Amino acid sequence: MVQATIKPTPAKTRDVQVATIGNNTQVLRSRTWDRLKFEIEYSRQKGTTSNSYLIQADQIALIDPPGQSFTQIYLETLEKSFNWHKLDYIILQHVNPNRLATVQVLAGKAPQAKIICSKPAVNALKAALTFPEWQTRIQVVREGDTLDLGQGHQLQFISVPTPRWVDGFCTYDPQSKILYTDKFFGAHLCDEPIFDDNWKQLDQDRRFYFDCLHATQTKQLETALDKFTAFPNKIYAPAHGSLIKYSLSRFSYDYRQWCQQQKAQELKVVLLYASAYGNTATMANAIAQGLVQSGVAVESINCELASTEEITQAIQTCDGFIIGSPTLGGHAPTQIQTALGIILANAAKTKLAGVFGSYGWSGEAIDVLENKLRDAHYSLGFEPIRVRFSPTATTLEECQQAGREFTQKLKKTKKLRTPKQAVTETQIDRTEQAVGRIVGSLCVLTTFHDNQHSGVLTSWVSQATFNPPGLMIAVAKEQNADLIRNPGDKFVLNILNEGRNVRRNFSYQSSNSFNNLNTKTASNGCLIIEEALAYLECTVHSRMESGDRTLIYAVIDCGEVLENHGITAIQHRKSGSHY
Ligand SMILES: Cc1cc2nc3c(=O)[nH]c(=O)nc-3n(C[C@H](O)[C@H](O)[C@H](O)COP(=O)(O)O)c2cc1C
Repeated sequence: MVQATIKPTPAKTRDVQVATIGNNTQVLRSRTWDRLKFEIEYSRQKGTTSNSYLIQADQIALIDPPGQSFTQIYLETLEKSFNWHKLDYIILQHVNPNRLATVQVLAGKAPQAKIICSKPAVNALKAALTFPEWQTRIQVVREGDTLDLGQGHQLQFISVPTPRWVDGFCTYDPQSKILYTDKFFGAHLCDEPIFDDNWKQLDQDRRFYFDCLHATQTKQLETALDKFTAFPNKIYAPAHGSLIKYSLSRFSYDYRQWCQQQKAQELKVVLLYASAYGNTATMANAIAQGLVQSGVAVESINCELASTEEITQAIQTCDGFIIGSPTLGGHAPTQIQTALGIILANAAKTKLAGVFGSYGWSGEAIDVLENKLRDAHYSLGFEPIRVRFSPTATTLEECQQAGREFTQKLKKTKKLRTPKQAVTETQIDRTEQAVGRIVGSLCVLTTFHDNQHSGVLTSWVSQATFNPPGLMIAVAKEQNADLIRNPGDKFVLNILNEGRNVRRNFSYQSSNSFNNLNTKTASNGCLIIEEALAYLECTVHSRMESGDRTLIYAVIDCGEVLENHGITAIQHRKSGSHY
């Protein structure tokens, strides 16, 4: 990801830049030279423009009025050359609470104007708009619907839902050949040129915008790009930044390339969330930024939109997953409960997990997610993040940091879990290679004899019986076999923790290297290594001489898990002819 460069920008007053961009068509760019919000997408601190479009044919339509930071200056600018009573349509290519503040005023000034939106946007409008008869004024459009403004401006609507803008659609005007792309092909940058005359200098800003907004929804983005190819475009008119005229094919190519780069990442994290009021979604976006920055592919899944099959497939193919939920009425929303069920049924326990959410006062949903995942023995890549109501700049930074931390743990775990077992054609004994595929948990067996503590490394151990709990170990003579040869001999089996380098103190031959390790004495007198994942106190029950080893069957007297969230270290081998 392109890193943000923090440059102080000169303070200029906000304004609205108006320009003609096609027949009967104007852009109104509400401009700020300051950073508009604290979210990372604005962190290049180059200001931004919020682009709205006005088509004045036989009928008049206004596309995407800006958010409330610009309500006043935007309406003042429109009023200079425009009679509110002539406005026929307000087209909302996506709805957000910020924009609704302006829509509310607009709808009051132009009571005859219809509001065009997609079906998923209706509920948000219903909750927010208080003007009379809003129901009769909302006109829902679907994929392929058209709206004839006259004089050839027969607008076509293209449905492009994404996890971030579930109600998103784009609009094509065949008269001007302008595709109104809303959140696609934008950049947060405030400057004078209306068009992309200086497109070569825009690369970094465009890439940064893509990384922040689209890198986690490449699947949906590619679907949108496919749909756009059906329209003979001359201009892309996005919600932010300059309009695209000179770099149309180059920018489309860049989007394809950047999507490919995301998909080519070695590790993939699935980010599942639901969010009734947008707070958990904002946290999800910040975590996603941290993940993308640190070099993993992220698939964002808004659980309110996704099917069971989609979630299942994503969970099965990911390397790690992170799930976030608001708490509503003491619970996680049903969609999150369903997603959790899918995770518990389908995600291997070796997959790294993460939990986050926004809450108001009790936050039960976050607790439930954490407890269920811990109980199922998933390791968490960061401590669960709880944010009361809306995240602040500080909590969003924590979310990003958590994303980066998650990646580091994921990379480490992946490295540890990738067996170095490549088979080469030149290796002669394929039977040995096959035997080498038997893996065992890495343990240190400690004994106490003649006032002397000893420890040897072994991975040739497995549970042998349930009742009594018992295990079987294969030991060689040089592994102090004499000390655990006779019924009644005692030992401790320290089961090692992945990622803790305890094994370097020991070899497969006898050794006494407890240096720099924390130990305590078990009730049977042998040493417990405190850095281990768990230990078992055992008593030898019987033995069997077998080939070059002695097989010891021992009964487990007692034991304890020393680190609740660790993972058992495993010994991978190239060949069955040695350890
Ligand atoms: C209808 C309703 C019920 C809520 N119930 C709880 C609750 O039981 N416990 C709690 O901690 N917060 C509760 N909250 C607060 C939300 O969790 C909080 O507003 C949170 O920021 C919502 O996250 P979201 O924006 O991602 O939807 C409730 C909020 C609403 C509107």
